[in-house]
Formats: sequence, structure tokens, C-alpha cells
Amino acid sequence: MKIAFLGPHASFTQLACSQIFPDNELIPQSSILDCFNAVKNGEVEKAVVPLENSIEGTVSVTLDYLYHFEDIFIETEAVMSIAHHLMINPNNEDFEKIISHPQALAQTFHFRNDHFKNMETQDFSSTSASAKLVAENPQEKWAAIANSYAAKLYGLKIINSDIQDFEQNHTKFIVISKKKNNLQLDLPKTSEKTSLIITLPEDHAGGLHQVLSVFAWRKMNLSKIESRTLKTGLGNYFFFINIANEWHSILSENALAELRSFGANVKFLGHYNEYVLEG
Ligand SMILES: O=C(O)C(=O)Cc1ccccc1
Repeated sequence: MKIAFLGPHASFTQLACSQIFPDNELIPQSSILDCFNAVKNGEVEKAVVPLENSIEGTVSVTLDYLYHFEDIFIETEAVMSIAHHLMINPNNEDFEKIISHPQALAQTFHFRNDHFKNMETQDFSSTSASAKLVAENPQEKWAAIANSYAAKLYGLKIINSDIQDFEQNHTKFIVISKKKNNLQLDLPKTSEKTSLIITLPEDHAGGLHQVLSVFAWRKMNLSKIESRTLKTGLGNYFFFINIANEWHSILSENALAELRSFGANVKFLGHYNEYVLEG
């Protein structure tokens, strides 16, 4: 089976992907958007992308594509601990700019503020992309923030280890596909959940309360709610909602029917397990 992941090789997403799909053909993509498109176009069966980090929060583009791509579902979620290192090209130890994925730069803000205050930073598509760039461009005065596999693969020298601002730094990765499928993996399972994306019928007082009450009186436990702009104008949002535990068919079908009856638009993203990966 072909599985896309946010690459290039040695990204955190690849570390997650190779544990979720140990015996498959893993195909690196240069952006999260390319991962979604590879699934949509049928180039791959599934893709692994980051969804949320415990320090920095949601990877907003992933949430946006879950909303904007039709018929893409979540098959599983896997949590992995994340350790960041600062690395340089051994052929040019001088650096004036730190490059990485925006989440990695954000997760190391205090370290950078304490040790490299005001040093310029630049966002790249992934931590491994930035490590590869540092390796390929010894003429540039760049350092990268990435994982130790990237340092090894691209021949970089780690000068500061474990620079994430909080020791407990975890990222949730999701497996996306065109199927509504709860992937069963041979990994430690922690929970199960259902993800929905809801848009309110129109801007009226109590609209969100009306949505939440559908779940509340059925004792369906919401474990996450996040709003994102619909990009159709200021003040227009969609809501990403997780419902914890089992998804009882009658209760949940009724909840969806009730939401739809008052004009809320509901996109069912999947009912799936959460697993723990080795960090
Ligand atoms: O850039 C990477 O290596 C990724 O896979 C995305 C990411 C970035 C920072 C923490 C976790 C995942």
C-alpha cells in the first residue's frame, strides 16, 4: 500500500508514519496540501499529517483542508513525543539564521529567546526540509531545528539538544483516506473518538449553544472544540469538534439529525482510535 507523508525523509511525520505503517511504501510529499491531494487523486491510499501539538496547538492548515476537501476522512490518530535539536553544517559552523517548520520554531521560542535573541528565523515546509537545506547549502549561514534522525541522515552537527520549551512535547498525527474506516493497529490504544466539522446555519444569538446542547443532553462528552475562519469573510467560522469514547449509533444518528434539522451543516470526519507511538 502507498502512504504519503509530510517529507522529506526524517521529518517527525515520517517517524510517525513508519511506526503506523511499518511494511508499506512511504512516499514523501513537500507539503501537507500535497498529502491531501495525493489521497484525493488516488496516487496513494492514505496519508499521515500532523494535526495538533501540545505546546503550539492545532496545525491550522490540516484543519482547514479537513474542512475544504470533500470525502477525506480520519482513520486514526497517533501521538508521538517530540524532541527538537539545533543543528549546523559541519563545513560552516557560523550561523545567522535559524530555519525550521513554524511549529518547531514556536515550540522552541524560549530557548531561542534565551540563547539567540533577535536571531532571524525562516519558516520551511518541515523540519527535515530545513535540515536538508542546511546540509545542501554550506555557503549559507543557517542552522536548522529538527530531530536527531535528520541530523544523522543529512550529516549535520547537533549543537544544542532537547531545546523544546516544555519537556512534555507531543504531537498528534492523523491518517487520512477516502474511506470511513477505523484503522486497527498493533500499537497501544489510549482512546476512541469521533470528529465532526460543523457550520452554523446563520449568525444568530445562541447558535453555538444550540449545537452544544445537542451533545450535552445526550451526555456525549466533547473533548475538543476549535473554531477556524471559513475564509468567506470576517466572523464566519467552522467548528471542529471531537466527541470522546464510543459512537453509539442511535444516539449519534439522532444527534446528527437534530443538528441538521435546525440547519447546521455537519461533516462526519470519522470515528477512530488513538494510539501511542514511541518518541
Ligand atoms: O516538520 C516536521 O518534521 C513535521 O513532521 C511537522 C512537525 C513539526 C514540528 C513538530 C511535529 C511535527
